[in-house]
Amino acid sequence: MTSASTQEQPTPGTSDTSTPDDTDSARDEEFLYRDKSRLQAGAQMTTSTMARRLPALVLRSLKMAWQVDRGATLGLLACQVGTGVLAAVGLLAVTGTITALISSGDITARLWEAAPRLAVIAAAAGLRALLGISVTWLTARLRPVLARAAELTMIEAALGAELAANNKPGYNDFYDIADRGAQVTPDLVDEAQNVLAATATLTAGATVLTVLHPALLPLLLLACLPQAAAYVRAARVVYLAALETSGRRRMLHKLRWHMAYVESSEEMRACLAGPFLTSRYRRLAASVNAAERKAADTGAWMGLAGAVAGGVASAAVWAALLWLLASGHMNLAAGGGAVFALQTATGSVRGIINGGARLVRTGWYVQDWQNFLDNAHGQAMTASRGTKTLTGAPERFEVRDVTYRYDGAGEDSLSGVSLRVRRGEIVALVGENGSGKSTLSRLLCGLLLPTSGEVAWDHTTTAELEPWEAWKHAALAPQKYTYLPLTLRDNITFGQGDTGDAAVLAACEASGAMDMLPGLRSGLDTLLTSEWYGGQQLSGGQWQRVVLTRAFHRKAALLVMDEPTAALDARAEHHIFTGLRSLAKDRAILLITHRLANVAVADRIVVLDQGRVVQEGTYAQLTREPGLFRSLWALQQRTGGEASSRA
Ligand SMILES: Nc1ncnc2c1ncn2[C@@H]1O[C@H](COP(=O)(O)OP(=O)(O)OP(=O)(O)O)[C@@H](O)[C@H]1O
Repeated sequence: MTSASTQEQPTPGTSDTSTPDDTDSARDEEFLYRDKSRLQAGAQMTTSTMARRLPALVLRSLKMAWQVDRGATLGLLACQVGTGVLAAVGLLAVTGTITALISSGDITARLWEAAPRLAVIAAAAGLRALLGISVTWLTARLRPVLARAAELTMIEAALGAELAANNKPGYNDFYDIADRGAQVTPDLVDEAQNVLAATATLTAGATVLTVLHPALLPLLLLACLPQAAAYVRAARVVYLAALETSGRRRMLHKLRWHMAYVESSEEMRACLAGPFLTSRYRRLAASVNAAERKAADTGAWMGLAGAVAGGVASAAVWAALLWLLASGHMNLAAGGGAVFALQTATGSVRGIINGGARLVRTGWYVQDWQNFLDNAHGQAMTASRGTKTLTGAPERFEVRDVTYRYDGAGEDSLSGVSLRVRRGEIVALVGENGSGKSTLSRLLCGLLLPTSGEVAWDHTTTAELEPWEAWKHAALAPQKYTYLPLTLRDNITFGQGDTGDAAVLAACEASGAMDMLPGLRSGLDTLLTSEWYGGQQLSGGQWQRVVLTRAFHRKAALLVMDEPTAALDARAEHHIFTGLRSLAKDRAILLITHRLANVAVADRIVVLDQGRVVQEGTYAQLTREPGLFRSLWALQQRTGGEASSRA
């Protein structure tokens, strides 16, 4: 870390932002957000490897364009080829006209002779302009749809992957980099088409040039190569810098979000997090700026070297043409045509070579998108799980001798754990922070598959079940819940089951969310956010009621509630716990809570400590016998007692 910090210092001018954390170790935080593996993978994707992969990538993008808008894709291809053909026709006509006009004879006769060609030139130019307008229109139509389709492909792949894939270190950076690839997918289609159009134009230019003199075309190709090579190298430097800074740029994005958005606005002010984070933002930004500036400088030098080499090579081509004329190898009339053909062909060759170079550059980013898809597909649930479906709602959910270790973790989060819960039963899971309760609930729901051991719903293991079908039988109110800027009804149902008033209101009744309905402008159809016009924001506890309503509305055979009343007031908490028994009539309930007095409602209590089951029994048994449960419970009792005696 120390050596890294000496390689890249914050840029001068940012030192005036010193804050209490401005120490040597704090200055190193920019190095926390780096993932070298991404950079190493990018470094392996050399220009030649990329060039080999390009045809497949272009084909993939074209296929996607075809799927999202056949008309526009076909239209664009036709326009680009048409533009190329018209350019070629125009070029042939111009070359013929120049040759006719420069040749000897009566000028009126020469003009008459050239007239049909001039008409062709005018018509070709007009049609090209029309095609150009069509290309702009079709591109504008296709680009956003194609980018959205690439994004959706990523989202579907991410949703289809095992939950465990999300927990892998670097996964989010991978996603971010791939997202950039999704945005430039339309460029790949554009650039491929431009290369196609330039190739069509060049065919005519090349024919003319080769007829005039066979050496001209190879010379022309040589003249364009140095610039294209420089372009690719410069683009690669920028690409590698983007990979290298991806973690830090993502952190900048997060900081921006937290500093400006409503959800963290209180802590930004009252905890003085604003100045602290702004200072950190400046330092990180300075480090990213430095990396990007270095890449830009290197790219500019490479571009300059390419331009000089290209200029020298172009001068050589023109010198060769002059020499051909001066030495009598080419007459003046042919020379006139050659000048025009050379200019047009130079444009086409540049179009092809630079277009090819741009294709390679875009290919790197799109390859990142493809890599993400391959990776997500490699961890797809369809690959790791079976396709069995349940004939009805399961009766029994069982964890058998399960061990679980998160990817990248040094030790198991659960070891040799067994637990069983039947419909009609409430099982409470308790234990200190980090003891493995949430992890065990994820395994019981089939969200994670065990590292060893098995989780069975009736007689089928979660590894054998088709997950999306299985989850129709599970409802989860997680500890970290999701609330979306949707209406209350949508936040509860997520578009599933009976979305009618009666069913939704019954779930509201069970969760205690009914109380808050009179305060909502449009009842169930109130938009729950203050970020959009007309929306209404809920309090923390009100949101927790919504999350519980969501779980109750699903009427699933398995109901898992992780800290379901942490944000609720005493009345609301009482409402939930007194209603649990009636909910458990046709459900198996797993309840995770730190409020140990509440677990009296459970039929059985399972106590976890450091990933192992250390106690199991009823409330009456566990409050009597010595052990972890009784000591935690006694502490809570004592705290409550002390508080009431002070009062
Ligand atoms: N996504 C994850 N990736 C890696 N490790 C994790 C992840 N989630 C949890 N862990 C680790 O697994 C262990 C158990 O965590 P878990 O969240 O299951 O505990 P818990 O008992 O629910 O804690 P709490 O009472 O604080 O909610 C902890 O050591 C934690 O660091």
